[in-house]
Amino acid sequence: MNIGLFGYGKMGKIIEQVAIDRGHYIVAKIDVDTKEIDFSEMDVAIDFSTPDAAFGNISKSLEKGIPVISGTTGWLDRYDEAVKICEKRQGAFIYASNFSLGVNVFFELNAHLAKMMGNLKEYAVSMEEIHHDQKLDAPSGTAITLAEGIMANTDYGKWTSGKAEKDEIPISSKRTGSVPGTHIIDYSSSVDSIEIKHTAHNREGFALGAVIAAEWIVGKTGVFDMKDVLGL
Ligand SMILES: NC(=O)C1=CN([C@@H]2O[C@H](COP(=O)(O)OP(=O)(O)OC[C@H]3O[C@@H](n4cnc5c(N)ncnc54)[C@H](O)[C@@H]3O)[C@@H](O)[C@H]2O)C=CC1
Ligand SMILES: O=C(O)C1=N[C@H](C(=O)O)C[C@H](O)C1
Repeated sequence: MNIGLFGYGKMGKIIEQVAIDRGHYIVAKIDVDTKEIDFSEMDVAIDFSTPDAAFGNISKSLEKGIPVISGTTGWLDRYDEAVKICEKRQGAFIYASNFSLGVNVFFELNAHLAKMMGNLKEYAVSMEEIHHDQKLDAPSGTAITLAEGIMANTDYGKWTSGKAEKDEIPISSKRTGSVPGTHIIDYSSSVDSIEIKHTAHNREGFALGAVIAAEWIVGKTGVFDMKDVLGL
């Protein structure tokens, strides 16, 4: 498979290594200073760029008929537009806030726990996410997906990074050192607490998931997510 990498930073470089190890070819590396993009050899585009750049990379690729995998976070105000372009061009597109197998299992665990905790009004939920100090967006895309999973299964209606009202899920974001990504969900009452936690030890799980998604999407039409890829 011939892959075009959009964003050749921390993730782009690891994805290159994982893709080559799985027998694929990197036919383009597009970064902030790329003047012209050659789509002619690409079977699939993988975008791990920046919140400002992601929509442009995704829409250009879809317009050229190239299936797109995007892991960039912090651009989702334009997600519906990207879906429309994909549908209009009969293309193929996956966005996931987190491509790792472990976090996708954690998403399921989070939804299941929220279903059980939804009626237990003595417990209040809160979330903490910890990442490296170069991260541009907060809260993390993964934290937002986790909050959406809680909202879908409880009476919580919103999440907030500030002081939470009764029906809001407070998310606290910490930026320190080179932490690849840690997410903690806590349900606390006056008598006890229940906590679930996912810790990424490095970025390889994200990269492997993105390459597996790219292998899966080639030849398909539609807008998908990691549940489709992993059959969860
Ligand atoms: N969904 C997931 O599983 C994961 C998502 N991420 C997300 O992926 C994104 C990238 O993360 P990192 O590689 O750690 O960041 P990074 O800062 O190391 O790399 C981003 C790269 O994008 C480049 N870039 C800027 N403008 C561009 C443009 N117009 N076109 C192409 N490239 C451009 C930057 O120059 C930089 O090299 C972030 O949004 C991060 O939150 C990161 C890890 C896992
Ligand atoms: O920027 C990162 O590094 C990460 N970003 C994603 C997010 O915002 O959730 C996924 C992972 O946590 C690493």
